[in-house]
Amino acid sequence: METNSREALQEDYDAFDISDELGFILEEPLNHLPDHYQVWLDLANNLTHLIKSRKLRDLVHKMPVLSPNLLSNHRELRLAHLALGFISMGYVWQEGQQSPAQILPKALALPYWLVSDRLGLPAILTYADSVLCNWKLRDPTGDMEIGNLDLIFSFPGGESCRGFFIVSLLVEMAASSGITGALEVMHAMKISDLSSLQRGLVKVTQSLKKMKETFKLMHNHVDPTAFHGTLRTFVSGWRDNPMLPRGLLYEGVSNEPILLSGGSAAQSSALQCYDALLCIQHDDETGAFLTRMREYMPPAHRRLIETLSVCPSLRDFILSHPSSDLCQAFNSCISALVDLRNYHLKTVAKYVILPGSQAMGCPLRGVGTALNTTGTGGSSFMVFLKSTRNATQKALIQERPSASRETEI
Ligand code: HEM
Repeated sequence: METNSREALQEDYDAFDISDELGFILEEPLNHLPDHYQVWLDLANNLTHLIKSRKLRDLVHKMPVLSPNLLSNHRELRLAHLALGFISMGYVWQEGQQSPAQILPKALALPYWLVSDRLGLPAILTYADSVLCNWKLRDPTGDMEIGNLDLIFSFPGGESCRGFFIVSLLVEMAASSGITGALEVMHAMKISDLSSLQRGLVKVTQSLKKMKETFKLMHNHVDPTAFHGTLRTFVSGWRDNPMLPRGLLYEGVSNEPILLSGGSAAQSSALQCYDALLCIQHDDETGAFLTRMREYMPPAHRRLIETLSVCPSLRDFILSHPSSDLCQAFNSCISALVDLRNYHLKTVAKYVILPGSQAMGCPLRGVGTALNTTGTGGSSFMVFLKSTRNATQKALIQERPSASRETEI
């Protein structure tokens, strides 16, 4: 039995391209590509300097159009997607939010499009790039903790840039045990194994609490002014963005501009997995935005959310086995998720609303104004975030289960 469940979990890890320790994070991401692609890495490795000295666009104009056919495996493709993503964002936003490039030159656009197609990702910098595969250890024998982690590629913003992506990475890592918990719940429900189901739910709750604790690191490592004035610009996309209302033209790919959302942790698969597991019903508009964000996730991760979504309802299962322990374990998950979403809301107010309402002397200033009421993913975000929190709250099971069934576990 024990062996069977371990085997079933391993099959899930393989099918959904996740791991027990790191969840959705790419294990041991590469930071080198075959020599043929050195020009991409040279630009991506020097991006901060090239943006600040305003040389990036000129160098991109001199780039050869390379075929991505020599990229031979998933990790190489992920690094290429990451590098081309950083270069593209730098290219578009080099002159600040007010004068974005309207056209992505063919030497960037065409290989980026082809690499994206092979990965099943859109040709824009996603959360799966900037967070899930943009990390390396300073000391390779040390642990994955804040002081020992570095980014592979950075935008201007110094420690705030590192802090934003690395804290997000650590929050994602804290989610990993909860994802295993979600899989355990899914399997336990199939065979009505109530004690494993309860253990799985406890894992999910503990993981959500750890995510919130880890999230607090943001305040020590990310300065609101640097985040709002600089970093946000470089992760902005070209959909629902008044600075690029028609989108961006990918030269050599399409004759019409293409609309794509910017990077946002709304593209993280973790919370969407918990929503699916815990049967949280988002209202139409919110749900549509979250579903659209799945297009920005690696296809295997998207499949896990879809698999959890079509499972028989955990809520109905618990209501039909009214043990107060099970019900409590379910409600603890919901409360921990409400708590995390509340904490996230407060953090967003500090990093986006407050700096947006103050005049700041940041060199790339002016950039945030059009985005003050929309997130980088382009949603009207405070209404949206309150709606995800309220929908979570509504999923609490109110009924008191009857005492006669409590002995079942
Ligand atoms: C300074 C830090 C952060 C800020 C300012 C921030 C801001 C935002 C904004 C504005 C949105 C609205 C969606 C959009 O339009 O892009 C959003 C959504 C979201 N963010 Fe963050 N975020 C931060 C950190 C994080 C972290 C570390 C996570 C954890 C993985 C996270 C998870 C999410 C999720 C899951 C959503 C979708 C809404 C939901 O499911 O409740 N965010 N964030």
